Amino acid sequence: MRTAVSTRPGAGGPDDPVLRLEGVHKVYGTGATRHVALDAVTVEFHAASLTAVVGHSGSGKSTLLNVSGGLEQPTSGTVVLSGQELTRMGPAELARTRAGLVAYVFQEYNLIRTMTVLENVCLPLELSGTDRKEARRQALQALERTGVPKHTRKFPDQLSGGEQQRVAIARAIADHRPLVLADEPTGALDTANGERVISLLRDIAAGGVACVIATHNPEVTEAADRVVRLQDGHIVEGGA
Ligand SMILES: Nc1ncnc2c1ncn2[C@@H]1O[C@H](COP(=O)(O)OP(=O)(O)OP(=O)(O)O)[C@@H](O)[C@H]1O
Repeated sequence: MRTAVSTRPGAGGPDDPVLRLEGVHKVYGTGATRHVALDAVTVEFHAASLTAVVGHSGSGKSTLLNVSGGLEQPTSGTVVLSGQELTRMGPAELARTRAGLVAYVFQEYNLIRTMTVLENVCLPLELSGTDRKEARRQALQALERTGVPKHTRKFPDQLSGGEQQRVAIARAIADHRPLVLADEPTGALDTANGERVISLLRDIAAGGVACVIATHNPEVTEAADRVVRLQDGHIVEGGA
């Protein structure tokens, strides 16, 4: 059984955003350690678009991604994903919704070292209730799409960094979630592998996914349909 969450892009129609943040604040710490990481952030992300989130180190890029995907709740403001308000949800509902709608790609790949490539890509599918045979079919299709179909029986440590990132992207796209959040996905890669990953993320966005990438890489920014720039937790370019 799949989780009972909608995978529609928006709430009502095709023009609705996949994700909308409205008046979002995120404050860490209290007193002398209080830090405002996001300050009145209002922004939308649409299906079939690749957005680069840029800004200096500490400007709030990762916090924006974490709040967008429900990994963290904001201090105030609303986050609506595929018509569902994440900011109203308790931890269990949030985890369920996240599992159905959001895929993550990280700089350090985050593959499970003791599982084969195929098992890694099958894992989220099986966790969300897809039966084993169907999970395998979808995982193989995703590995084919990301150009690493020959490595299914290998373990992550037996692959190059570029190959591991492409496995991580296969895992992210295998069950067709409408939102892909990537935090510095080219950060650990050389130029050629970085370019492959960018081109793959472009393809994924062109296929209908809202793809949001936090990055310091100017090549990602160049390839993006849109740039959102953060400065000290404020959006200074490309908001809403
Ligand atoms: N869990 C936390 N507790 C306290 N402060 C935090 C926490 N997470 C982030 N911050 C602070 O919030 C600010 C924004 O952090 P964030 O990681 O979002 O920045 P970033 O733009 O992604 O930076 P980088 O480009 O270096 O990854 C920083 O000043 C950071 O120190």
